[in-house]
Amino acid sequence: MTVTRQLLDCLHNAFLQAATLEHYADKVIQQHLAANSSWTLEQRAYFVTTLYNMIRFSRKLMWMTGRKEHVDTIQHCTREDVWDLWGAYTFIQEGQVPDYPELESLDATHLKSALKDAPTDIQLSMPLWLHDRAEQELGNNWPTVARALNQSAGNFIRANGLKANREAVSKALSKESIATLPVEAVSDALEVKQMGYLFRTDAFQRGLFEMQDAGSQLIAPLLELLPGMKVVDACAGAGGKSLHIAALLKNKGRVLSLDIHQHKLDTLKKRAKRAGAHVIETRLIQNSKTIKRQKEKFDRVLLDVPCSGTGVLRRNPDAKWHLDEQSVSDLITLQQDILQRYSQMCRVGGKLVYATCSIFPSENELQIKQFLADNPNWSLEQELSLLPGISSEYDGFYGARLVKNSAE
Ligand SMILES: C[S@@+](CC[C@H](N)C(=O)[O-])C[C@H]1O[C@@H](n2cnc3c(N)ncnc32)[C@H](O)[C@@H]1O
Repeated sequence: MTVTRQLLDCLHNAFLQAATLEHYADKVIQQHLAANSSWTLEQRAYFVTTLYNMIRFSRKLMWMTGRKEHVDTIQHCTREDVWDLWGAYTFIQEGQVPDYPELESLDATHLKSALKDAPTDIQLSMPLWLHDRAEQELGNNWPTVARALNQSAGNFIRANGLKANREAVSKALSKESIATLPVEAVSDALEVKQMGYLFRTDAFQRGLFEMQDAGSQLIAPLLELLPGMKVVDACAGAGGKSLHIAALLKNKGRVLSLDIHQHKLDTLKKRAKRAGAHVIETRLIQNSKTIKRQKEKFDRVLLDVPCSGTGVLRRNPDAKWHLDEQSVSDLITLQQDILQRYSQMCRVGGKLVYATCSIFPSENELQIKQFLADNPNWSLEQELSLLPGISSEYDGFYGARLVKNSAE
């Protein structure tokens, strides 16, 4: 494949845009791909993979290129810096510095030995605060988890049971030159082996599948759903899990999808229409009354709470540069508040699933422990911990199913 000068310029511009942290990397990628429709599939793949890897490893690449003092100020990168980071990244991939006049000062011998004296947070290319916190919370597991989180994410879809099973989805996609493989441990999941133009396929337009990580597909089944049940998905966002819930209910019953952002619920509505998920109703949370009015109305409550997103760093590698210690503390407070107030929507005898895509016990097991200590009328039925590199080949997720035994 030819890496043209134009492709390189776009890559470097995109890196600079993402490094300022003004834009999320996925938005930057979308814009560049839309503006460069003449790129081949290979060139598109090179652009996306290289940009994500440069972002993922930026702290380590800064160190390797002799910018030890500036490892935490990537947002002030110049174009010259980006050339060097790209050169060092290509050196790691291909074993030699690419032949460009801009890279004349980059020395292969130096690059080879640069990491010898580097501390572990640099080797793992993690922000120091995140490294310290993860080491404290995960102990010896952390380096393995970090290395797993530093890999590129696979692409997974969920066959929409309302329209087709996964064999039918796989067949329909293969007719459109997209190869998939069933994921053994996850009943509706397919891994997309060759992406192509997945979202332009007829199968996608007809709502035969949704893009959803295989680990994420294990959360809705934790609710133990039966057709006819009333379910509230209280942090529904754009509806990944609401759509799955509707499919597991076989479109019988009721799904109330709540969120504090209307634009996310608008996306959810469009997706529900395409998926034929008629049982979903969306509602904006305007104040605490929205929740209070639903007291004890639901058989099942899903709280897929806002979290650090540290379990999905493969998919969103720039998220670690957007986070800080204070934002994780604020999220922990918000999660406990959501758990305490939103659990009121569950009827006696009903069940609640608390879920995050975080690797931190402080956002997961410890939150449940605290909730159970404060609310003896609830008990824990099942816990699922998917820790990348340890207990998950996919993204990192946590889920706990609780049952409400009595009113108080
Ligand atoms: C992890 S995301 C949900 C992802 C979604 N369930 C899915 O599967 O696609 C968490 C969501 O919680 C929403 N949120 C944040 N604060 C909230 C609050 N106080 N009450 C309800 N939702 C909230 C965010 O807007 C975000 O969409």
